[in-house]
Amino acid sequence: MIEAEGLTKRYGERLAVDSLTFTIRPGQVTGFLGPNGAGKSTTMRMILGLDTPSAGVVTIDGKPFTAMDNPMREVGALLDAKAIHGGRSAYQHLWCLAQLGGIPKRRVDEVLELVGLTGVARKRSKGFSLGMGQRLGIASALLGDPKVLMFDEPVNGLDPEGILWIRNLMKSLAAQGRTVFVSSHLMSEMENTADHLLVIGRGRLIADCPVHEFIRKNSELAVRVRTAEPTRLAELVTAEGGRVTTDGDGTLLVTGMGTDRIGDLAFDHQVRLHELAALRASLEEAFMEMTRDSVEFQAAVPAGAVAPEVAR
Ligand SMILES: Nc1ncnc2c1ncn2[C@@H]1O[C@H](COP(=O)(O)OP(=O)(O)OP(=O)(O)O)[C@@H](O)[C@H]1O
Repeated sequence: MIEAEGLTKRYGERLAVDSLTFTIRPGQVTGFLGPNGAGKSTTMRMILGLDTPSAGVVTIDGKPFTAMDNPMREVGALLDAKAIHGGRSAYQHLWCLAQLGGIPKRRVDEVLELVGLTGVARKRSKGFSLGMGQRLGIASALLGDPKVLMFDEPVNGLDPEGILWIRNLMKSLAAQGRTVFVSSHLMSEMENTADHLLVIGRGRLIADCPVHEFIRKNSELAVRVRTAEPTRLAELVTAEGGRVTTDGDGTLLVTGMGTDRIGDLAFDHQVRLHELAALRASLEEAFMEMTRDSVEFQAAVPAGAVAPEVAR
C-alpha cells in the first residue's frame, strides 16, 4: 500500500505537486492519469525517495522508502527504461542488481523467463528494441519479488503486442495481491488495464475513484436510435425533455433520456425501432473533459468524431 498525505513539491515558483493525499491499495491496478506536466513523474520520484517533498509525507507499507532495509524486496519500479548500461547484457544487468539486493542468481533466470528475454539474455542491451528495453526494465522491477510495483508510462512507444503483454502482466501482478501503480497519459490504455484511477491536473488531485465510476460521473450517456420514423420519434422524445441530434442517414442521437424511456415511448406510439443502443463516452473523452482546465499546454483540437462504445 502506498499512502500520501499532503504531498507537495515546489521547484522555485513552480508548484509541481500540490498537497496530494491518496492511498494506493493492493490487489488492484491503480492508474495514475494526468496531462503532460501534471506532476505524475514527480510524485512517483517522491514515493521512491528520488525527490524530497517540499511538504507532506509518502510511505510504502507504512515506511518512507528511505527507511527500508532492502527496498528492492519491497518495491519495484520502472521509471526510465533507458537507464541501462548499453554495453551490458540483460543477464549482467540483472545479476548486478541482484547482488546489490542480496537476491539469488536463480531469480535472475526466473525474471528473464517471466518477461520473455531468456533467448537474448546474453546479448548486449545496446541493440535492444524499445520493447525489449521495457521488458528488461520490468524484469529489474520484479527482481526482488516486491509487493509494491510502480511503472511510469510503461507502454510508451510499444507495439500492440507489447501493450497487451504489459496490460496482462499488470493485471496478473495485481491478482497476486500486489499493489500496482501505473502512470499513463493513454486514457484508452487505462480503461482496459486499471481498476482504480487517480487523476491529477497541475499537481492537484482531480479524481480518486474506480474506473467505472469515473466514466459514469464524467460522461453523459447518449442513446443511438435508428427508426423508420425519425422525425416523429424526435418530436416525441423532445416533447418528453430529451435532446436529439441527427446524422445524415436519419440515425438519432438522444441525450437526457435512457433506453428504457425511449423504448417505451416508441412502443406507446407504435414507432418501429431498428436499433436502440446505449452509448457511453470512452475514458479518453471523460478524462479530457475533466482535465480541460488543467492542461498546461493547450492546442486547438478540431471537433472530432465521437467514437462511443456500446455500454456494457
Ligand atoms: N527538476 C525539475 N526542475 C524544475 N521543474 C520541474 C522539474 N521536474 C519537473 N518539473 C516541472 O514540474 C511539473 C510536473 O512535471 P512531471 O514531470 O512530474 O509531470 P508529468 O505528469 O510526469 O508529465 P509528463 O506526462 O509530461 O511526463 C512540470 O511543469 C515540470 O516542468
